Amino acid sequence: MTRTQSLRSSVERLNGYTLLRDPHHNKGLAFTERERDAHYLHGLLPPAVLTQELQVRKLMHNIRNYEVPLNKYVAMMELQERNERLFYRLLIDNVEELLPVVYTPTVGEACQKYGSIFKRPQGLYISLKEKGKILEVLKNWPERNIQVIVVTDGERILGLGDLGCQGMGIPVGKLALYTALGGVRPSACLPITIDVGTNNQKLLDDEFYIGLRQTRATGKEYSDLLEEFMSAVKQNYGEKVLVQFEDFANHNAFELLAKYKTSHLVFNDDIQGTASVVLAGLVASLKLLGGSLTDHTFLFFGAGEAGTGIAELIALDISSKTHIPLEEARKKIWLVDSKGLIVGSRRESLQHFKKPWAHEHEPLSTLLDAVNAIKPSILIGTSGVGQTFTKDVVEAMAAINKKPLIMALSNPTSQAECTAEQAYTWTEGHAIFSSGSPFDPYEYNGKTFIPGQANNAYVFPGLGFGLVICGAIRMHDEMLLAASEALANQVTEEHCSKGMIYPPLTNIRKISAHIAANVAAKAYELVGDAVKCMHHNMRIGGLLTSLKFNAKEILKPVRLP
Ligand SMILES: O=C([O-])CC(=O)C(=O)O
Ligand SMILES: [Mg+2]
Repeated sequence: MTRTQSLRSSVERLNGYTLLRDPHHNKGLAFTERERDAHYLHGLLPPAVLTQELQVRKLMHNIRNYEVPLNKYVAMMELQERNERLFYRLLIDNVEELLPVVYTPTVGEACQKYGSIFKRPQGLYISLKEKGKILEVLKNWPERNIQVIVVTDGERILGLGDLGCQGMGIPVGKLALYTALGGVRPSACLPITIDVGTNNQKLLDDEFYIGLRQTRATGKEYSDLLEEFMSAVKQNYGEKVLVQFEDFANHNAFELLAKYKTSHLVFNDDIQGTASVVLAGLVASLKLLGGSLTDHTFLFFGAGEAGTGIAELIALDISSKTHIPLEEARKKIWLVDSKGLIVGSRRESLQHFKKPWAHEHEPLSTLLDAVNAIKPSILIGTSGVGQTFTKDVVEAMAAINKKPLIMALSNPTSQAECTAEQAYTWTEGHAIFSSGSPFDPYEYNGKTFIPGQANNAYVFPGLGFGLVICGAIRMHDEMLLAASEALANQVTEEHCSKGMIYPPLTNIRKISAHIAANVAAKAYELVGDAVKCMHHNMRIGGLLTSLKFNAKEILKPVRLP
């Protein structure tokens, strides 16, 4: 018997007590009388039969009764481990309320305390101890048909720094959104944490720490382990498995993406997913600000993965729409890092991913000086450091612009560059504000402002789903632009009139379907282009005409022959 057959027959045999303890199939009190007959469940459940709707109401009531967000998180994780379909029903039906529980900001706190709340492993741990055996470790995972892997090495968890092996909360949370927001089957999702040690001394000293008790492996030892991992993934799951890199530290994030983007289907959510979402918000904001992106000047605070990733996608978009060279487009975009404005005189000492942003200007050491000198219309925080958009900085933005666009993207909420309240009050209600972690609507002078959540969660589930259903084997920047365009198209005049530059998250599944459709259509277009070049366009031409996507059709998986 093959492994798949034996797994299938073990599912078929699930009955009685075992069935109730299998989170993928357990329905708890929602098992009907017929199901209770067929699966030997009588007596194992109390007599009442509840509808799933009633179960949702009960669970939401329980969760709302917890005041501490971490308790809500634990309750949700326990539900996921007990009754998966109810967990997703809850999340899908209450996305605005539960996203902050299973995702940022609460997931950040959960990772910080993962050692003490850890009950059952929810993903695969690959540590230096598994060196040479990674393929075998992958085979220990019970599911074979994996479509999406989210992997972290825990070195830069949100804006919270190195959380080592406890970063597992992030891939688990991201993949929950792949299902709830994007529609990927839960069994096709695999969360992975690569443990090469941690430089977080507090964790190393913590008796409950769950990871390797050593400082981080670097250099060849690190890259060899990742190389073994990436080839094992391809060998075990094929070319079409999507690997999403998440919360790696800058140096590794850029290197891994550059190294594997030509041989694997990979994308880095922090560099590329965030960029796609932010670009969508910027394009949508033009409905409020007028003009086109070329008419704006952008200033970033933070020049790491998110900052340089967003900056590059903006430049790419400007360049592709206006046909000005990329180098020219970049000149509208300025970045400030911990040493001040990135300028030509610093070029030699800059890390390679910052070099394209070293424009000619006198050196300036503070963000406030940079705002006053560059006079940006758009200020974007990607520093990972909270409260860095001070009152002076925000007031300077308001003095320069009628409607300053301010994005405080760092996560979780504690690391946001400023709060929604600060942005609105310091600009006397003139700011258009978005943040990475959610803020409640804020009332100022009798008007309610709704802050947007410029978080990559708007894009990665739809982008990933799009890549998976069209059978793509490589990710291209054009697909990021396609995802971004689809998201921006979901922002209506009505949203804009409320100051919103993102559509409400309530409609996220529909939004994801549009994104997936646009990404898949772009993938086919690119394949079409490539094949045309090789004079084989007949077969692909037929495919293209058969793929007049709409949001409903895209939910049915489509396969390239
Ligand atoms: O997880 C989030 O909320 C967004 C993200 O990727 C990060 O901050 O690293
Ligand atoms: Mg991230």
